[in-house]
Amino acid sequence: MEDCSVDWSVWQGEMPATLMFIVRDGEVLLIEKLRGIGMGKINGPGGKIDPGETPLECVIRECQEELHITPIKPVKMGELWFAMSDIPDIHCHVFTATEFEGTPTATEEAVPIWTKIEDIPWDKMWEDDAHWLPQMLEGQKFLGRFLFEGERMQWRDVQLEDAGVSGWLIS
Ligand SMILES: Nc1ncnc2c1[nH]c(=O)n2[C@H]1C[C@H](O)[C@@H](COP(=O)(O)OP(=O)(O)OP(=O)(O)O)O1
Repeated sequence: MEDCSVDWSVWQGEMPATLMFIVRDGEVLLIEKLRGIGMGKINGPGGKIDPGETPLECVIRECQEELHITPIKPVKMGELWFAMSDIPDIHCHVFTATEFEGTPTATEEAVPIWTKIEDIPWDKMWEDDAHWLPQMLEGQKFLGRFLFEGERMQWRDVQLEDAGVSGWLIS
């Protein structure tokens, strides 16, 4: 992997966003994204944070809009910092939950897919996911930083909180 051209000490993602991974009985609720960034990929529900909205408010709203469900007691597990080449840099807050209200329902934005954790379709997902999602699903909090050229990951660094990194990252 090449050296990183980004100075992360001054980096600020212009586009704040969220992701949610609901886990239940050894399965995780993924979606096929029907529009927006990453259209056609498998991901968790989520999306861009609206002005004035907190990450928690956003991730609940996005689950309601995309799947007609409301996650209960979401827990923030980490952050993803994406330095992008062709769109604004993305600062993504990642949550998990084990309970939710409602029935996951396909919408114009997303198709819900309950997936056994051992069957997560990495080849249909963003390239970075394989470097932090398994650890997060085991309960580890994290900061992942990635450099993308288009949809190809050029550089990555994932730090786990239990490896002694950063109480500051989780809010
Ligand atoms: N590289 C990578 N890995 C994992 N997840 C993501 C990325 N890049 C990303 O953008 N994402 C996630 C972050 C967000 O959850 C979505 C992108 O937001 P988007 O769906 O475009 O936002 P919405 O507000 O729902 O969009 P529209 O309503 O405008 O369609 O992908």
